[in-house]
Amino acid sequence: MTYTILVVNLGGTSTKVALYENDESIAVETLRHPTEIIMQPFHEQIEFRFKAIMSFLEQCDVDPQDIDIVSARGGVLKPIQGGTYDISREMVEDLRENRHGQHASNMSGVIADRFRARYGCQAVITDPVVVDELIDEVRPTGLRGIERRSVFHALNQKAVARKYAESINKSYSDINAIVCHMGGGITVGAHRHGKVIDVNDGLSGEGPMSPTRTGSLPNDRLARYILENDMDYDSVYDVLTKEGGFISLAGTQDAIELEERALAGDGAIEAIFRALAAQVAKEIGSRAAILKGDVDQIIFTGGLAYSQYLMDLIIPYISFIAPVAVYAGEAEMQALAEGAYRVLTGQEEMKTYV
Ligand SMILES: Nc1ncnc2c1ncn2[C@@H]1O[C@H](COP(=O)(O)OP(=O)(O)O)[C@@H](O)[C@H]1O
Ligand SMILES: CCCC(=O)OP(=O)(O)O
Repeated sequence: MTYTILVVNLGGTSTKVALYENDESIAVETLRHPTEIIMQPFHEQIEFRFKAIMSFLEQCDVDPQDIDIVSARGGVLKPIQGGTYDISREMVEDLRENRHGQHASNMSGVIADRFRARYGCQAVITDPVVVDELIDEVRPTGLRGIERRSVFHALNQKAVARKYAESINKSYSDINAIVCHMGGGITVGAHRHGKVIDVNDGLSGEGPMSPTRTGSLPNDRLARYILENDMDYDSVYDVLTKEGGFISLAGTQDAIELEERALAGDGAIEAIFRALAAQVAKEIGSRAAILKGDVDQIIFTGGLAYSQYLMDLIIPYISFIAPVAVYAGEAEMQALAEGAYRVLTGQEEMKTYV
């Protein structure tokens, strides 16, 4: 039996959509959205992104009724184990209401649910951004009532770590790796024998700046900034997660354009890339410490890893820790298709989100 799988992966800056027959890709497209679109509230972006997915199907000459399952990137939910989950009513409500945090990936599950309602297929998510395998000692902060969370590019970090392990004929659970995903947000995970034991929370202003995120800020300066600008929670969240980093410093998240400007001699943009490289390197050093220096490989991935200019700025800081591999872009679409295929074929049990 051949299953037709529609994969939808909404990121901070892009909508990635693909069609699979079983676990074989037959068409894939990445739509990169202009800054004015990604700055809109998520509920206002859904229609635009849904239409983009429908026109992809039209271009592929595929009748939506022929889709067996939509496999969506999981969003900010309750902390859960990795795996493939049915998109339950409770999950859709958590995602639509942004109950556990806001991120573009929340829209993937909502769109998959809408597609299921219209065309009567199944709908699942795999390895959402809230996969939580943190060790106890990295959870506390120095303030009672505030604990750290695990919110990161779980799907892609695990997919590329597995890919690397396979390339050296090992299994993911045999290796220790630091995986640095550089997309709209940047997260750096310490992978110890198949578990991500520490990672910066990509939505809490932890870690390096990124195309759309501020990264860590001095706490007292942030408190003053909020008070001086009379900001409510949602505005602060937007500044930290959608309007920070390249957008705040250079007015766009488009790293291709910014790299061209830096290479053409724009000193201000060059300085931003240098600062980003130093911040990414410091985050990697922190993960090396939590792995007690036992690091087999550092792996870079995400859209920004295509930038040789940025990689050349980062690598000299961190090459003393371990060898470096670069898997630019992402392996998320394949990982999402495989997650759906495994449950369709009974190789893995579908999990239930409650
Ligand atoms: N070829 C490239 N060179 C440099 N930067 C790139 C390239 N392709 C994409 N990017 C940048 O990568 C970032 C998006 O990465 P991606 O992993 O697609 O993010 P997301 O899934 O979070 O939307 C954007 O800032 C984009 O400009
Ligand atoms: C929420 C962590 C994942 C993340 O930051 O994704 P994007 O880079 O797609 O925004």
